[in-house]
Amino acid sequence: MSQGKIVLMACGSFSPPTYMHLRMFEIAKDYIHSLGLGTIIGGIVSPVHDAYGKKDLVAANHRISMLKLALRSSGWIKVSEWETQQAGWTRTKVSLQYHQDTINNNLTSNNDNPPSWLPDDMLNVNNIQPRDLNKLNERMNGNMEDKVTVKLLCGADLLESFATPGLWSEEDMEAIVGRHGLVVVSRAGCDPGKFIYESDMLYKYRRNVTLVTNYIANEVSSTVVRRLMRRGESAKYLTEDSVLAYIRQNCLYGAEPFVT
Ligand SMILES: Nc1ncnc2c1ncn2[C@@H]1O[C@H](COP(=O)(O)OP(=O)(O)OP(=O)(O)O)[C@@H](O)[C@H]1O
Ligand SMILES: O=C(O)c1ccc[n+]([C@@H]2O[C@H](COP(=O)([O-])O)[C@@H](O)[C@H]2O)c1
Repeated sequence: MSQGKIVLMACGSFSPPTYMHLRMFEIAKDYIHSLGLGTIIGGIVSPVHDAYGKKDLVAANHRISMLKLALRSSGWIKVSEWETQQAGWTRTKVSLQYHQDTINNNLTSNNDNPPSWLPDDMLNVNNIQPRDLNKLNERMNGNMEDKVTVKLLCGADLLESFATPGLWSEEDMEAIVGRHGLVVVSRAGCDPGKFIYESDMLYKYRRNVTLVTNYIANEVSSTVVRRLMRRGESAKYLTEDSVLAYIRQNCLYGAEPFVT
């Protein structure tokens, strides 16, 4: 797979975001940079459309607000509202392609209104240095060697959901792994190496799958945060305080509002 510019994109419910959703980006970025597997120029969190209909999926406006609160301290990860603004659920292959095309088109055009989810490195096309102009011109003439690849960043459980009958289409899985690539962070109870070995398709494209071990393993999940909030127990340090305050203020997941 290319060792060029990479944007990591995580898809999911994020209902609510936990600190692990964001740790995943940091762990993956460090691993890729330390092995010289490419240059991470940005991260995108793409919450799923309400029509996905998963249990406890609160409205997208709440999930987006919580993600923005959770990401306030990040200089490189942005929330993309694009999936939530479509007429219905968007398959991940389509979302990856949309984000990749928009980033690369933005690189080759003087776009005055870039989408807010665009990584910061992509926003300064108008301020491009003269020494970079040749490269830009080459790209506009079809030389896309400097093209950005948007890779799917996920936990090992999402990779293993590839085997859930009827969930993903064969063609989509092959396009995601073959054209974009996966960055998979380890998760308790999953064995992504074995999973790849046992799938002919994943084995064929194994060079496009980066397995990242999270040595500070934990089982923080949205389910855990929802359960604690519902029971009126503390979820402090599992996600940002501002996210927990937002959940209480909006009485999400059965949480009680602040008692004054
Ligand atoms: N503790 C974790 N370790 C590794 N990856 C994780 C972890 N928690 C979430 N992820 C990953 O984050 C992405 C978004 O997942 P999702 O929104 O389903 O989170 P979740 O916490 O697993 O949610 P839920 O508990 O509602 O199923 C997925 O790729 C998932 O694998
Ligand atoms: O594209 C597909 O075929 C596809 C099939 C199943 C799940 N997904 C995506 O995977 C994510 C699953 O999120 P979650 O919270 O159920 O782990 C969500 O973003 C879905 O859009 C995508």
